[in-house]
Amino acid sequence: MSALNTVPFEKFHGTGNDFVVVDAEDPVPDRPEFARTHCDRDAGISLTESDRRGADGVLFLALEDRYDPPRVVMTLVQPDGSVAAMCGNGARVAAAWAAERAETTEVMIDTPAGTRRATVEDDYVSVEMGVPSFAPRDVPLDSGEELVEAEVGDLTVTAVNTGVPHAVAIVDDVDGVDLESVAPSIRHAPLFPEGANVTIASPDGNGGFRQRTFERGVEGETQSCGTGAVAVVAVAKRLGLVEGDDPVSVSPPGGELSVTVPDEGTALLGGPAVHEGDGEADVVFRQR
Ligand SMILES: N[C@@H](CCC[C@H](N)C(=O)O)C(=O)O
Repeated sequence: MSALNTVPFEKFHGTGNDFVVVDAEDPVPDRPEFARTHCDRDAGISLTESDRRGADGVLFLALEDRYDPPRVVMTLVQPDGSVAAMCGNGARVAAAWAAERAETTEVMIDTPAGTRRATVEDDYVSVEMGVPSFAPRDVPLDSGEELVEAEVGDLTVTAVNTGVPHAVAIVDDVDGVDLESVAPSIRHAPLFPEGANVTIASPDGNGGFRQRTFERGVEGETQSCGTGAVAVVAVAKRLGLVEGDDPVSVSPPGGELSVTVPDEGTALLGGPAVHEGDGEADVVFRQR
């Protein structure tokens, strides 16, 4: 038997990576069930009848505006009910949400992967993403060696952690890859004890990259992945395809991101974060 109640939600997207945002003060007793129900692309949440249903995750956000700059605690619950340590586009959405409430342009985002500083200018949000790591313990890998241009499944991948693990393949043309077919065996490869997001990228001819990502937790391709965009540039630098500290344009299907991976210090991810609308969502809970 189940009973229904509702909580207010806001819908945001960052270059097409879309999220249901719930204020963590509003009680949602079963967050995994809430995410599984409302992120479903066939039967999940929609703002209007004509909208695409569902979302790539639910962001539970707790604003702590007694600090300067204000802090926001971000918890991303994914469509399969799992919690992700980090989400680049989710962090940009969290910053936009918190900045509007706290009437500020700078916020600190507390995530399981660490605290990240963000700046918000109108719809454009930049987030410090930390230092990408290729170390086997950090990715993590079931191996003592870094994984650089290794054959895994049908792709040649390099493994990096940009808050979450990515297996990145640089290919000639991202549109020439059947990602839904090739990604699952890499995403679940025993080499990745916690699984991996599978990101492919190809040079765009102008110094940037086109990107596609099959996301762990969504178990499918998303319109954009911020940690994946940072992973593309980190791997491109590692392979000698990019040099220096300048911003690099990375274009997933949902838009354009700016990524900086300096030789020293934190990576930076910039791009738009858009508030699409508001609604009320059923809180599904079981009664014994
Ligand atoms: N879409 C996100 C990544 C979310 C986490 C990922 N699915 C995982 O489980 O590692 C992004 O923008 O970074």
